[in-house]
Amino acid sequence: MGIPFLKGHGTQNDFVLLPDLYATLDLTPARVRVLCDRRAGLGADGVLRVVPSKAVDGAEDGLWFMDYRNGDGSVAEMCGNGVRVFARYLVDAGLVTEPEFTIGTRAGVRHVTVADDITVEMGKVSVTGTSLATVAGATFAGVAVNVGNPHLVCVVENAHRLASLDLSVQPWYDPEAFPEGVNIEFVVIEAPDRLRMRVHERGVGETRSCGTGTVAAVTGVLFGRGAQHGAATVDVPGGRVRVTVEPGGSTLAGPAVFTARGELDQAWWDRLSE
Ligand SMILES: N[C@@H](CCC[C@H](N)C(=O)O)C(=O)O
Repeated sequence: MGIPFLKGHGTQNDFVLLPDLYATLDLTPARVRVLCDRRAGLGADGVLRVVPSKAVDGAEDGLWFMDYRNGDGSVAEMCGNGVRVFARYLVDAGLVTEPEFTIGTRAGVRHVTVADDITVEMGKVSVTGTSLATVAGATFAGVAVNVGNPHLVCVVENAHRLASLDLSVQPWYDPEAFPEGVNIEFVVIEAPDRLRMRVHERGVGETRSCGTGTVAAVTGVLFGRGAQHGAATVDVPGGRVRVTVEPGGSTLAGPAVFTARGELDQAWWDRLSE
């Protein structure tokens, strides 16, 4: 008997989900890196471990906790696309029985509503300053936004310029402004309520979507207009999500899809700890 897994995505930000209902898995950074490797493992942007919150220091008791890891093995506070996939799993597996419930994350408890799409209350989002990012010698001014995890939102002049950015290498950012690293969003304002975005994620590289990044993008664009509340759709390479931002909180709505389920080979998994 191997280790059960599911593979899923939210707007093509893809994850290996590991149901670890008794908190017995030893999920080391090395195992995460190989699992996420698209040749040596299953391939994904990150891993979602489903674990009871009582197994996690400091987490509110009585919840299912999303233990999220980036593909490079690092831990992150929050994942907006991942939490939708996580919520879909809890419903499909019968681990929750109502369509509305809460999930523990390192950024705090998140309330979700599961229907065809899944809506997540993403908590309070704050603008923390301004900074710069550089891509292939071109420097962009950005707004720093905290969505539980750190983001830098840079507005780009048009869709052609956005498409031309080489995000295959880490954009430069100021390490003094972001000592823990940063997710960097490049955004085109296509209409007052419609953005287009690409992202370079901390701990992963360019991904086809970043849920917390879309919330940061809408917040950063509103900040540029002197506004604190608003709503927008955000088109990413992997699809479309909807974001609302209010001074007291924000929401993210979008799809969550499973593509496969099976078992990891136990002998392969055991060897990864060597
Ligand atoms: N893809 C995620 C964000 C995952 C964490 C991020 N890479 C970080 O290190 O903060 C999302 O959908 O929000």
